[in-house]
Amino acid sequence: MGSELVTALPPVPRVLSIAGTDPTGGAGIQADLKSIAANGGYGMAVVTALVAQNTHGVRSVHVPPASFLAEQLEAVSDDVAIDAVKIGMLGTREVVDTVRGWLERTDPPAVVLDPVMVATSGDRLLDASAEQALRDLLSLADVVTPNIPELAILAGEGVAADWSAVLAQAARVSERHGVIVLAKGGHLAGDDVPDALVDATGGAVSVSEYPGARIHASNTHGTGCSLSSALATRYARSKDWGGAVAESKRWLAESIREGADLGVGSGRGPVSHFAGLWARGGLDTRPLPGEVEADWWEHIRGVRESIDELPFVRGLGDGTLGREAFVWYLAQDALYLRDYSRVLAIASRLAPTTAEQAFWAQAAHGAIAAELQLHESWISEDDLRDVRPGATTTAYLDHLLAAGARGDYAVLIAALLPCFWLYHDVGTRLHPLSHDAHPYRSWLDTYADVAFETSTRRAVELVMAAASEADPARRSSMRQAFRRSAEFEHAFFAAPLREEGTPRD
Ligand SMILES: Nc1ncnc2c1ncn2[C@@H]1O[C@H](COP(=O)(O)OP(=O)(O)OP(=O)(O)O)[C@@H](O)[C@H]1O
Ligand SMILES: Cc1ncc(COP(=O)(O)O)c(N)n1
Repeated sequence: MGSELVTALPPVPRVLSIAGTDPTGGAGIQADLKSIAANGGYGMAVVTALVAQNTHGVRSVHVPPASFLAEQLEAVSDDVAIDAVKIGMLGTREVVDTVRGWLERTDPPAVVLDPVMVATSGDRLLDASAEQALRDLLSLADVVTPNIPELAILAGEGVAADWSAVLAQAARVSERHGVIVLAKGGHLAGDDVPDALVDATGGAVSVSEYPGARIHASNTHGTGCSLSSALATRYARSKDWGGAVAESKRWLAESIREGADLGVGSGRGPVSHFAGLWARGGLDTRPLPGEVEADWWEHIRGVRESIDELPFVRGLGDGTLGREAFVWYLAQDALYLRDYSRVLAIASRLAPTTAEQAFWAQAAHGAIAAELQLHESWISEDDLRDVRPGATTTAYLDHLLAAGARGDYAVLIAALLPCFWLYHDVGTRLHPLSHDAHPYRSWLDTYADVAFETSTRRAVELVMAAASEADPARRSSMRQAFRRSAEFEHAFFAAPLREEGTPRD
């Protein structure tokens, strides 16, 4: 709602994934890009190896020349400021060395290393001869995210038998290589899948555990890739490893849960990286304020045209309107303005910014000032004492007061808008009809008020900005409230020559 209403989001972190490919999109660089985007980052990708694989396993691996890998890396870092790097499959010793050289030269602010060695299908993704080179790379990373078998290889030990042995092994790796270890429990038997950040880089061991319940699903292909990319992205935003792990794990659990329905492949399927976002945000694009304005104006075209056709409006314009009807209209208008002003004050109370609060408060004052002016120029307070609100006046005010009582600011200001917009619109056609001998000249002249034109424009802007930012359901409620008020504006102009049971009778 208005630029001043948008909560300033932190800048989008630029996150580079250096990894192998998975043409089915569940693991490797394809999964990384989705995870980075799903966790609020701008994803970039440098490919280390092309892998012919699917949800059943790896068929073959093609590693392009290391010189070409170096060219890709330089192309990115020569141009883009990188906020975090996630490293996945490296494949060969030469690739590890090339990445190592680039890391030493560029020294990115955050590096998460997922030490991909063997796919869950059992296929090797790192040459055995590259294992020592990978260990040597650990000191250039901030966090390493091994699963249990990978942790054992990094430690140069056997596979840990239980979770406490995993934590002890992680502490040894952390201390030896000066890297925080995110030990992952996905490969444990049982219903718990804990992860733990183990930091022994300063000598003392600190362990933060992140418990998790196993989701009984077969779509866990690429969970390691996805978690490490999410972690790099969220850390780049928050600079807090603990918070980034907790949030990444929550996001991953949601994405595993929702991934079962994706229907990708007949083996171990992927997670659904955007499922949570889709469920919460939908797929609708947001209309621009100008688009909403054009749509709403068109939506009430029929109402606008029939206002111009009304005998009251025509008679007011050409001066043939009977004085009794005109005075009755003014009396109803005076009654209307009293409560309309109160509803504008509610909008001021609900306004999310001080600028908007001030605008609606000023409009509330303007409405009641206009009412007082009516007494001075047209009808006395005494005249009004005997006037009862007509059915339309009552219904219109009830509609506005109810919108105020419901307390939804966006819907309320949409309901308030036609009184500005249509009144001003009718005025642009009535005012030019004024002339010296016109019986309603001084009334028609009020339509030329420049201040009212300015506040109408501002009201339109505020409502359209709010509608543009609203979710589809609320935007639709706003449009309905707007249309209803526009219909009441029509009824209000129609009432003086039509309404029965009013004090005129
Ligand atoms: N069935 C599951 N239910 C809930 N969380 C899971 C499940 N499987 C894995 N995870 C979570 O996914 C992340 C990756 O865990 P895992 O130990 O399987 O790593 P990995 O073997 O490297 O992953 P990958 O399957 O990509 O090779 C961890 O946060 C783990 O807790
Ligand atoms: C390119 C690439 N990187 C990583 C993995 C590991 O993922 P998973 O163990 O789930 O198969 C993979 N299969 N392919």
